[in-house]
Amino acid sequence: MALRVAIVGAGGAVGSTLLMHMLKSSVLNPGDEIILLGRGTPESNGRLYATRMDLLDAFDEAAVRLTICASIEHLCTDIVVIAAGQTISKNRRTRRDLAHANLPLFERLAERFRKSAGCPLFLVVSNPVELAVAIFAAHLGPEKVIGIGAQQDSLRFARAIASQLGVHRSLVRASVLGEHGEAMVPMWSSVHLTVDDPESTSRLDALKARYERTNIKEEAAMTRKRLEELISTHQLAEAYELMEEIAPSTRIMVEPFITQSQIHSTPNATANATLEILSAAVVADGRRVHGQVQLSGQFHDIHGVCGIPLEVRLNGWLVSSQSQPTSAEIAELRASAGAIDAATKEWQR
Ligand SMILES: NC(=O)c1ccc[n+]([C@@H]2O[C@H](COP(=O)([O-])OP(=O)(O)OC[C@H]3O[C@@H](n4cnc5c(N)ncnc54)[C@H](O)[C@@H]3O)[C@@H](O)[C@H]2O)c1
Repeated sequence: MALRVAIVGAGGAVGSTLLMHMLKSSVLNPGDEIILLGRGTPESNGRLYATRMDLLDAFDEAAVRLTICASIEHLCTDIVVIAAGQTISKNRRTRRDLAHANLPLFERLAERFRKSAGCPLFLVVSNPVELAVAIFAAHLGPEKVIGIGAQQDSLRFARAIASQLGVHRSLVRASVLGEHGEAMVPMWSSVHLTVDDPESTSRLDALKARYERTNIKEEAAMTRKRLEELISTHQLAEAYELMEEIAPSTRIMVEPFITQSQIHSTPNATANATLEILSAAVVADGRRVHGQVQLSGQFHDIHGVCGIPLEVRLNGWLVSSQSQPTSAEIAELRASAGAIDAATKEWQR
């Protein structure tokens, strides 16, 4: 049967980049369909029609149907990607600012999807991702809702480690769980190589020994001060070079700060992380991905929204069995889930 994927916010930076990544990937087959949704205004629809034509000109050989849908209520689809909403900007600097801007949109979308046909899998890009997951899970069922932040952070962590080892990311697996924010938990216990190469393995062991016990918050605070100076004097190359001198676990917290100072989004990295989860759901081969989900005790007795390792299918997520966190990491994850719970409750008051 043909696969149907809807993208809400298809005209935005992440939504439109995801369209391109999907059409260039092998995850969709001829006859599959991508449905573009925007705000429903004439301006937004105009942008979607133009985006569609540009994509058809580029990727018509993929033979994937591109359609535009004005009404969520009539949508019948296997996967919905939520990439609509405000993003971090000069006027919205914190996750709290973003929460206040996007809460009404999340509630409206969740309510409208609840009334729509079918029971798709929801992949949530919009931030704060934990707030969106809490709202969507309450309306649409916890097993059907996955936030993509943890996958993006895990890919960043793997790349930061790969960069220090002098190898490509394809050789490194790593998980970042908990919050897609300050309370993220980089899981050193999860870091391993996909090749049996004694030299790289001994370099990874040395890296772990050097950085495993780094106080990320302290190092991040010190690095941010230095970055502010470098960014304010337009020394961007030096700012990115500084990333090689700090722990990979700190790097993933501070590097986005440099990127966001120059471009308003991270469309390619985010589209790639989303596509990885989407592909895992379609292929359904038990591969490990990561996502923020609403838990009721399935992972180390954590309750509430938290980033965890997942196996994903079109009919929902399961906890991945490919993860053995240490007791210290489990304690950190519980603290992260507590911080997420406190923040999401406060934002909804
Ligand atoms: N997980 C991540 O790492 C990550 C990375 C980048 C962006 N994001 C989040 O994804 C979302 C989109 O980011 P972007 O960079 O594509 O932003 P963008 O500003 O380029 O696009 C936002 C899209 O949302 C639509 N939109 C905004 N308000 C809307 C509303 N009230 N109703 C319907 N549609 C609305 C806009 O029309 C636009 O198409 C943001 O919430 C952002 O914070 C997450």
